[in-house]
Amino acid sequence: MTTSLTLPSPAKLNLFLHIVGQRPDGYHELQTLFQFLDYGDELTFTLTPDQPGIRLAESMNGVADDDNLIIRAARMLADRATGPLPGVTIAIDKRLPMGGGLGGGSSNAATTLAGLNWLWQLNLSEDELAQIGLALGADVPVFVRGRAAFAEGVGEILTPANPPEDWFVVLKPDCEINTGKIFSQEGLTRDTPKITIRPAFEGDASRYRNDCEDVVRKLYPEVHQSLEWLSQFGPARLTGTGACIFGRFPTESAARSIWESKPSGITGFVAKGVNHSPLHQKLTELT
Ligand SMILES: C[C@@](CO)(OP(=O)(O)O)[C@H](O)COP(=O)(O)OP(=O)(O)OC[C@H]1O[C@@H](n2ccc(N)nc2=O)[C@H](O)[C@@H]1O
Ligand SMILES: Nc1ncnc2c1ncn2[C@@H]1O[C@H](COP(=O)(O)OP(=O)(O)O)[C@@H](O)[C@H]1O
Repeated sequence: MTTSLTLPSPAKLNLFLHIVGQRPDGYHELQTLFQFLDYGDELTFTLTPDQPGIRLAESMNGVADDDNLIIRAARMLADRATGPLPGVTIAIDKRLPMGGGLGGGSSNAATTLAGLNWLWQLNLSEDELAQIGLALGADVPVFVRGRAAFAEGVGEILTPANPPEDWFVVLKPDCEINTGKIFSQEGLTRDTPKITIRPAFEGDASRYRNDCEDVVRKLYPEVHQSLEWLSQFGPARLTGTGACIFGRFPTESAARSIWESKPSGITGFVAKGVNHSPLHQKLTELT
C-alpha cells in the first residue's frame, strides 16, 4: 500500500473575466476563461496508520488550520468514507502568493481531494469530487477537472477550451486583495453583455479584459503601476480580483527577457500556460 504521495497544485489565470450580472443572493455571475500554469505549490500526503486524524505538517502563515482549505477539503472527503481511514499528515511547499488571484487556496483544495481520494482508495468520481469542491469555492471544480475551460455561473459551469499555450510573465504587486472587497465596490462593472462562448475567443487577446481591473487600479496604486510597466511590452491584465497581473508572450525567451528587465522590488515568476493541469498529468502517471 502506498503511504506517501507528492502532487502539484498549480496556479490558474483568468485570461479574461467578465461580470455579466448579480444573483439575488449577491453573488456575481461571471464569464471567464481559465488556463493553468506549469507553476504552483506542491503538497505531500503521508499516511499515518498509527496516528488517526488529519493534520498539517506545519501551519500556514495567517491561516488557522481549521480554516485552511486543505484541512477543510480533507475533512469533507473523509465524511464520504464508509469505513475507518488511516490518519494523514499534509506538508505544503507554498510558492503561490495568497490573495493573488492565482487560485492557490482553491488549487490546494482540489489537489487534496484528488490526492486523498487516491491514497485512501475511496474511488469517488470526478463529478463527486467537483461537487465537494464547489462547496469549498467557485474555483475548485476547474482544478478538480484539470482542463482549461470557459466558466459561467459563478465559475462552476465549465466548457473545455484550448487557448494557446503561451508563456506568461506574472507579477505580484506588493499588496493582498480580498475577493469580497472587490465584489462589494459600488463602481464595479456588473453589466457586461453575455457572450456566446466560441473556440474563436480562446486566443483573441482583444477579449482579454477583466471587469475588476478599473476598481482594483483605483484602490491599489501598486497594481496600477505594475500594469503600466508591463503593458509597455503588450497587453497586461489582472487575474481574478488580483493582485497578480500577467503579460502573454509567444516564447520563453521573450518572457524571460522582459522578466529580467523588471524594476527592482517586484516579485513574481515566468511560467507556461497549460491546458491540462500538471496535477492530472501526475495522477495519470499513477494509474
Ligand atoms: C474572482 C475569482 C475568479 O476566478 O477568483 P479569485 O480572484 O478569488 O482567485 C473567483 O470567482 C472567486 O471565487 P471564490 O474563491 O469562490 O470567492 P470567495 O473568495 O469565496 O468570495 C469572497 C466573497 O466575494 C463575493 N463573490 C465571490 C465570487 C462571486 N462570483 N461573486 C461574489 O460576489 C462574495 O461576497 C463572497 O463571499
Ligand atoms: N491552503 C490555502 N492556501 C492559500 N490560501 C488559503 C488556503 N486556505 C485558506 N486560504 C485563504 O484563502 C484566501 C485566498 O487565497 P488564494 O486562493 O491563494 O487567493 P485567490 O483566491 O486570490 O486566488 C487567503 O487569503 C487565505 O486566507
